[in-house]
Amino acid sequence: MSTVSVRGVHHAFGEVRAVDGVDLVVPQGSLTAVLGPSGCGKTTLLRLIAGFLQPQSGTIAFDDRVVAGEGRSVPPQERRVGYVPQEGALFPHLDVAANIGFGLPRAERRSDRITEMLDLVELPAAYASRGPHELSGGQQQRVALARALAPRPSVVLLDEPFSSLDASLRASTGRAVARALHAADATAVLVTHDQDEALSLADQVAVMRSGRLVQAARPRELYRSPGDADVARFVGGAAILPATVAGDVATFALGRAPVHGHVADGPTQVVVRPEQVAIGDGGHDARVDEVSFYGHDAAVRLDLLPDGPTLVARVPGLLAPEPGSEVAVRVTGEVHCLPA
Ligand SMILES: Nc1ncnc2c1ncn2[C@@H]1O[C@H](COP(=O)(O)OP(=O)(O)OP(=O)(O)O)[C@@H](O)[C@H]1O
Repeated sequence: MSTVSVRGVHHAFGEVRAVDGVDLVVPQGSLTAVLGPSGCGKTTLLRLIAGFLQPQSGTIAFDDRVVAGEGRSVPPQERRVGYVPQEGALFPHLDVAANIGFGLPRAERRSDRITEMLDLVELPAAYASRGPHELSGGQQQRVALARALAPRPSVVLLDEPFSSLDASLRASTGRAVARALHAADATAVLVTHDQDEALSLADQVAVMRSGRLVQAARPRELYRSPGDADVARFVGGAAILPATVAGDVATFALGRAPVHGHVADGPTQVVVRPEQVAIGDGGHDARVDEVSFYGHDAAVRLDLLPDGPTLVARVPGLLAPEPGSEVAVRVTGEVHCLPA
């Protein structure tokens, strides 16, 4: 498996700058999720890495081998890339073994490699003779991954591979796929618009917006220290409130809180996560505007009294207050600061 290095890559479709000067390193043996809203350029970036599209400037290298740019364009089949698309990737007329063996040399097609791949994606060896229609959607995606990994590719690219699955199958398939990728020591790029999927599965999350890569970081770092207000709101949700810092303590509409990292004294903005907003036990008065109940927890929309701002608190579901009631709120833990 290879380290993937994307340097200054541009690709426009006419006026649309689908990928606009992207720099990204995916270290060997790790999983990077490319996260962003619809149309931000995720699939275009993946297709550039695969070799289905050519960058108009910039370079893409697998280890120190340039595969695109500097006047070179290595065709997809010579890049040794495994590709897992959204769905429908399996050949319906071939059984599981033949699907997995599809990209292997003839001698290996009925070998232990098939059983090894089934084991890797946590499917029983007996599934080898099943047809794709005899598998659930999640099992089909695992077979698609097994097929992508079987020829020992340099890089595995996954384009929203769980988007056709329902919520619970999506989570369990995602975990199984991430385990299989790690077990194979695969270098992988996963495209998703689902922040939970990106944060829970990836070693690194690269956030894209309008063709640009705005931040790439480990999941905890991205959540704790978003680079700007849009990343903060997009990844995990947040209220961004004006504040003043003095001696590592921020003062803002909800009261005072220690700041994360070193921040110079003066005006700033604080990022307040929903789980940092505590209801009850004194604090600032607020009116409950709306409650979204999810069972294990609830999102409570609050208007600070007398005239805002609006915040969201995430509280245990059964402790959520009623809409229209008045409560006291305060902030817990450290807050992250952004430039004012
Ligand atoms: N073949 C094409 N011809 C013209 N424009 C294209 C083409 N492919 C993509 N685009 C445009 O480039 C931009 C980025 O598209 P892309 O498919 O990379 O986004 P995405 O983030 O993967 O979106 P989604 O999550 O909806 O799949 C969009 O504005 C899209 O309309």
